[in-house]
Amino acid sequence: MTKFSRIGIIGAGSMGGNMSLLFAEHGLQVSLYDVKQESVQAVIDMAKEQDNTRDKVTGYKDYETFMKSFNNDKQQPRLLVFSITHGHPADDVLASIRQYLNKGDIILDGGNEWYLDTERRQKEMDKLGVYFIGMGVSGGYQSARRGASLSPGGNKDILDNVLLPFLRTVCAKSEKGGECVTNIGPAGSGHYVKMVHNGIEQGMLSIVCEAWGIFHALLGFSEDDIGQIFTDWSTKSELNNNFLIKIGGDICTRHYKGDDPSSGHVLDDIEDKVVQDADNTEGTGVWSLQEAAQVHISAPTIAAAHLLRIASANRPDRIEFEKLVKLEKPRLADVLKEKTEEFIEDLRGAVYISIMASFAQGCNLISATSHAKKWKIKMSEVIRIWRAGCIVQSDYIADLLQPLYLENEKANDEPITNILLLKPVAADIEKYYPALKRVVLLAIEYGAHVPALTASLEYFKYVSSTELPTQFMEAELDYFGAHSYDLKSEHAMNIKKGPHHYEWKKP
Ligand SMILES: NC(=O)C1=CN([C@@H]2O[C@H](COP(=O)(O)OP(=O)(O)OC[C@H]3O[C@@H](n4cnc5c(N)ncnc54)[C@H](OP(=O)(O)O)[C@@H]3O)[C@@H](O)[C@H]2O)C=CC1
Ligand SMILES: O=C(CO)[C@H](O)[C@H](O)COP(=O)(O)O
Repeated sequence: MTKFSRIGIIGAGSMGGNMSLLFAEHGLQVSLYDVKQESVQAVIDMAKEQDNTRDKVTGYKDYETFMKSFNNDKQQPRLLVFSITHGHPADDVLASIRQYLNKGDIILDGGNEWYLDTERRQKEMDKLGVYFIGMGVSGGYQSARRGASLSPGGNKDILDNVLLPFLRTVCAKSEKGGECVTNIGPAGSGHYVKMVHNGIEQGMLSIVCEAWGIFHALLGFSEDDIGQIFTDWSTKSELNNNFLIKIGGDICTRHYKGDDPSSGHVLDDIEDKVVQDADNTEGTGVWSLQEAAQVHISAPTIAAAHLLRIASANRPDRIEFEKLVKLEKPRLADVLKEKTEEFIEDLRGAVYISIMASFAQGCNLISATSHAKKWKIKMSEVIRIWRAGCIVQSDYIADLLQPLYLENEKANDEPITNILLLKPVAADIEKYYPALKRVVLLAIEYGAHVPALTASLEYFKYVSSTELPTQFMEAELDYFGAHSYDLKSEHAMNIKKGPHHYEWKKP
């Protein structure tokens, strides 16, 4: 078995820097390179602070000395990890290190990358006999330091026999699911799964922030009260150990000076702009949407969340438009005074099934693409590796989905393509749908911003209905475009255009 004693990392930012320290802590020598030399120095300085990382991280200023820092015994593969911005940087780095690569070397791209770019690089590196593995690393910089949830995809032999034994030692570990790493599948499947993880994450982020907005505006709760409720939610039932709810509790109660309330809440000073999607630093949200539309998966929760973020980034236009129109602002809902507890319970249920909507859209997207590309992704494994170290971590949902996927995989049945059709999932949606509806109605009445909650409500409504108004849309399409339709009386069950056309316009 290959045992790595040295690892090369390109990219010393918040993820690469922390992974360097983690690998050093596990006894590896780390060769570190970044175009930004001050980032490399910062990691070396941090490494010096701990006995078990001291002298284990060495920085390099050029690719030649960086690549030669490995023991160049060609019998031993070298392991290089990329943790850089997506897009052209990986191509630039590959062009720079190409001349120093040996047959058998392994490149593990741990950035968030568009999976088709990963597949292109895999083919390019194949020609050199170099293995290029696209790996999702989830959990942010803190998990990068402690151990993240890892979704590698690429060459099966290298993954199973060389990389997984190593990655198992450095990944996050969960009580119920063990090591949060698995061989996702071939080609760009690892980066694909990470992309969808971020799509689900995006939906969840919106749902949680909308709940915060409702507490704030409609109930007039203080940050500390909201923090207490989030913390309480994250310790039990359907939101048990939900990472974003849990950190929501911390965020709401964080004062500038420890627990001193007079020092003010950090949260109160934060502007309402999310710019990742507007400055192109992150692509996973928009890629998820693109993919959902491309493979015909309805993903309105993820879409609504993304579009809110885009609008939030453009604060200048919002300021101008606010001057032009006098629309309502979120305000206190006096009607809630008598039934505050009931409403909080409604909101908890609404948040839970909206998060389930986000999961459904993401999981169904992975299943559809896995089927189309014959990747054979085991969804039970995806849910298992999302049990710790990652942002979508949610114990109840994992407890619900993992055994159902596993049972299906073991029975070798047709893969589950739509988790909404699983009876326990459907039962929860039926149970909490009325709560989601009450929350959305009240939120709209009192001017709160609820795009992802509303989208989730409508999603459940339309995917469970057989009497959609699209009957009329179909007629209009046929009127102007002869797009043709199915007849109710024929009960067509295929996903194909119907054969009928009517000449609607009177002669
Ligand atoms: N932050 C997070 O929570 C997570 C991030 N990721 C992904 O991990 C990757 C790294 O993220 P993060 O650490 O946050 O990003 P950072 O911006 O903190 O670090 C990336 C580093 O890579 C450097 N870099 C860019 N281009 C090159 C290049 N051509 N050669 C060498 N170095 C280069 C950057 O330098 P410069 O600034 O000068 O461009 C920067 O120092 C990204 O793909 C990100 O999407 C994945 C999971 C979580
Ligand atoms: O990858 C991540 C977590 O899993 C990062 O946190 C990422 O910054 C969030 O992505 P985006 O801004 O695209 O939503």
